[in-house]
Amino acid sequence: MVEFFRLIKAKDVVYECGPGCSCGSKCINRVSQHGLKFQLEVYRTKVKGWAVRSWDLIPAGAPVCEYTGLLRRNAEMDSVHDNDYIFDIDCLHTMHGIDGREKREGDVPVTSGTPEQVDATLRESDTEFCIDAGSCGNVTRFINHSCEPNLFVQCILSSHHDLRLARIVLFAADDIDPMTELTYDYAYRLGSVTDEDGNVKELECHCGTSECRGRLY
Ligand SMILES: C[S@@+](CC[C@H](N)C(=O)[O-])C[C@H]1O[C@@H](n2cnc3c(N)ncnc32)[C@H](O)[C@@H]1O
Repeated sequence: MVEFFRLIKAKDVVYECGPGCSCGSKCINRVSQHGLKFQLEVYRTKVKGWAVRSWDLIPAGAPVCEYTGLLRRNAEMDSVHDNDYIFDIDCLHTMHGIDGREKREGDVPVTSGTPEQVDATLRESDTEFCIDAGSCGNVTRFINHSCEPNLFVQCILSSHHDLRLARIVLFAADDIDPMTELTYDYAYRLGSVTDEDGNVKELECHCGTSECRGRLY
């Protein structure tokens, strides 16, 4: 049986120990730093292209995998329209529960003003950085969206405290039986994806759950 610590609930942001701490690699505050613990398989689906499942049972709260790729500025990506493997590092949006994100528990004061002012400011502000897994990455890039997902996205800071550059780690939201497709909520804001001419793009969702919202974006 694999031993690991679990994250019971999604948080605003998780601060882990890192290279600047005097503790070692066995410190319990390094939950997401132990690499892949489950045997993950990339397989082909009928309508969603590639997908990912686990050969092992994944217990609720377990860290599953980290979204890796090239760190890029979003401004660089404005001219790229056919890359399905970009993850915007949008911790602030997640923390404030805007733009399709579920609001998180937490009391980290990151922006000042009334909740309405903060929401308005963030809604207008684009995320600055993204992780581009188009040309390099790991198995995480093949995990599909679901409107009723079994993984949740957690922003983690370990080697610095810059929220714009947080690590993105996926944790199990429930116990996940072997061979069940792994999914997380991409949380696109409808109308936010456009083509090179600025026309809004739409993509039908095939998650097949009773909670399906119909479109990814
Ligand atoms: C990060 S990739 C996931 C892996 C992808 N299925 C593949 O074959 O490489 C994201 C793309 O997968 C497809 N996809 C993911 N979730 C989907 C869903 N629920 N319904 C339809 N297509 C989905 C869309 O084409 C989306 O742009």
